[in-house]
Amino acid sequence: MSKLKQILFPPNDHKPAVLVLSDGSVFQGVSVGVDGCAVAEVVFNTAITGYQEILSDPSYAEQMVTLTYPHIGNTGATAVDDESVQVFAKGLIIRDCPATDSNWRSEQSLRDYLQQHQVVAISDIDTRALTNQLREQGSLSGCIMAGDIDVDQALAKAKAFPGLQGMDLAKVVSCDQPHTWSEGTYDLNSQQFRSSGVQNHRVVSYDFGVKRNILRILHDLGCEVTVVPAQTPAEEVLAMKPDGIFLSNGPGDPAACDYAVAACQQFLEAGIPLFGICLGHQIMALAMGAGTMKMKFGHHGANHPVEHVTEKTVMITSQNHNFAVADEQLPELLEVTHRSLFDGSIQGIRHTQKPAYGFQGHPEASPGPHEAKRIFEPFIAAMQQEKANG
Ligand SMILES: NC(=O)CC[C@H](N)C(=O)O
Repeated sequence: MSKLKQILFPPNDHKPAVLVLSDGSVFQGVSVGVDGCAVAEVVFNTAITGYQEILSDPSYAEQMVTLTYPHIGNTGATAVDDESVQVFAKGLIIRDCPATDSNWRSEQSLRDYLQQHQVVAISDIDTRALTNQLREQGSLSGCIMAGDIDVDQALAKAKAFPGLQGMDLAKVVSCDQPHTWSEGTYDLNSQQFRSSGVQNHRVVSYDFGVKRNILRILHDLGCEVTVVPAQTPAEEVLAMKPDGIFLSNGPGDPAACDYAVAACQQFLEAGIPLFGICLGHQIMALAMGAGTMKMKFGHHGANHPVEHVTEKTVMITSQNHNFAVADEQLPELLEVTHRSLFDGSIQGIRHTQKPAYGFQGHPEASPGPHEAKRIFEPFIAAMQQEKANG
């Protein structure tokens, strides 16, 4: 199709779609993805950029996301920007999908990307009203139907969705086999992934749904990374004699990942340097004896201010979580290092007697903000210290 024709007559532009929420709300719109039906928890994300990274973040399994920024698709899609092997978000809900994209790196349009990854998506709905509703009522289950539409059936499906509480999704999205990771972050100038010459630390990374850019940062920081499946027993990992262990981000309820909590307890006992991001941070808190809870609508965005409690410094962070470490009955040995300046919730922890650190936000945010990258430093320093101690 010529570019002009594409602009005037974008594919699928008039195919109807509907989003039905479990409380009976109906949003009528236009399909911009494949025909079909998607059922999941609906969350809103306030990031202006990064729709492709959001869609391919495994932490969005069993969720569909509405983006508050109104124009989604302007910069197209570029394969190397995917955060994992596939799209994990169940569906996409947007205000407007432009008929054409403009970006020197774009390889395909968002519509084509959604087709390729078989994603059900709806546009032309009032995402501002939807977001207000989710903020007032909290996250709700929903169903997007595109193609053959039956609103009653969509409502029944939305109502039947069991919710994320108690769902263990880490083992579902994890890799099957251990493998090594040896690729650094992307260099825009050379258009290649960096390759770090020196690998000082041997790190085992649990894959609970790990984002590629976290592994890339570990590589940049001089870590030789072995990625292992979510249910790998602690003994197997300890037998690999790593310098440090990383617990990744991932979807679902941390409290349902009992095997990971048990493994983490063994690592804490062994005193091996530990670092957890998002789900990994929550699992570490559970292993220390803290609790976790489901938030009303979670944190999903790219401009969340987080304060370092003692330093009184503030970082702008990227966030994607629905659960959080509970403030009630925190164990003595857990120190809260960071808090959200939006709602005061716990954003960072450390063990007072062991080299173990957790951070709720995403220091690998791509695209940006990158100032939370500092959060890797205590983990790297702990591995260096252990080596120095012999
Ligand atoms: N990005 C993540 O790791 C999310 C962690 C967890 N599934 C939550 O929703 O809170």
